[in-house]
Amino acid sequence: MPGFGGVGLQLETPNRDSPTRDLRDHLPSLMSSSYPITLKFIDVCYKVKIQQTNTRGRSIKRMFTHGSTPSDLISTIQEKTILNNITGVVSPGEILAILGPSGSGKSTLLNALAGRHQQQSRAFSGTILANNKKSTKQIAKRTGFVTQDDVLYPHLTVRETLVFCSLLRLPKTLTKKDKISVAEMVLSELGLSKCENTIIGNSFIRGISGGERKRVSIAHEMLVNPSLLILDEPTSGLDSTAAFRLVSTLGSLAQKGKTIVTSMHQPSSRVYQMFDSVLVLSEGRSIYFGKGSEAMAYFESLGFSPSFPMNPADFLLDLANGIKREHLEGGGASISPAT
Ligand SMILES: Nc1ncnc2c1ncn2[C@@H]1O[C@H](COP(=O)(O)OP(=O)(O)OP(=O)(O)O)[C@@H](O)[C@H]1O
Repeated sequence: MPGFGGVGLQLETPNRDSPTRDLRDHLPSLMSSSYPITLKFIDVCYKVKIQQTNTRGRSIKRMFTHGSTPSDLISTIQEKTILNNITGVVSPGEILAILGPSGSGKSTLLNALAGRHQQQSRAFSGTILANNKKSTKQIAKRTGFVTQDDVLYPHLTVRETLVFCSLLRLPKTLTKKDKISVAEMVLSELGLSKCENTIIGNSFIRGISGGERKRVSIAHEMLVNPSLLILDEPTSGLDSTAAFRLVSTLGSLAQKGKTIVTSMHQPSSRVYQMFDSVLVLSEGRSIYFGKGSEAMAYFESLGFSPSFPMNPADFLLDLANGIKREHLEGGGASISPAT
């Protein structure tokens, strides 16, 4: 294995009684947020132009067999609205969950919130404010983004991965020893100590589990102590226990003053209960934004309630998918107007 020799790193196995503990005292508190961020997003829209080619009524087969000329094809540009006037707010200490079916716009919204659409400003409109001000470089530096598809080096161990990133990402003002200590603190805060010497691995090389891998991705972002942590589907591929553990970890980060925004496909009911607020997207529109605990009552007031007790997240997803009673007859849950 290549290891770190090439970049001049010495990775000693940590000695529990030595330097790390002392360094904790003089390093800035890593897990607490020194710069709390309240994130507001108002009327966020995202539109893309899609080129559609029309065959002027000729069948594709005929065009292949008889050949086609450019005049047979008409190209039209159509505008597709991916996000339509999405508004919400999330404060330090809170977890905002963005729920919705596949293709409803969750990742697009997260990218917008993380300031990743700013370059293509014609497609994006709306206002995103951090502490009531337009995002600055300072805010961008304080934002961590955990993508759906993490890119980790498969041959490195968990500890090597975090130490390597720590040395690359932390400011020059910290010594090498301090940077290694930061990596070790994150490692233990994210519950990765047990697998610190296991390699990351990939589909060909056996390595850490899916849940541990997600934790490494989060740890990777935690190294720079972000105040705002945005996560795209951090529980995808995890069983419900591992998903619960991971969201519990997010909960404890929120308790330390971080602002957490996460998208989630199918949270279990106990995971759902950990969300402070939820935003439900359906085809790019917001059908609910508010406290997670009040979502069921809100839809009941509109005349929709499940006919038997069910996971609120499943109920909201059914609504976002536009599932009505008639589509569910004969099985599954039925969402019926409340009597
Ligand atoms: N640049 C683009 N051009 C065309 N269509 C796009 C573009 N970006 C996103 N889309 C479409 O917008 C919709 C929303 O995509 P997005 O990835 O945000 O959905 P999602 O809710 O995160 O889905 P999933 O849960 O499957 O990841 C999808 O139908 C996608 O194909």
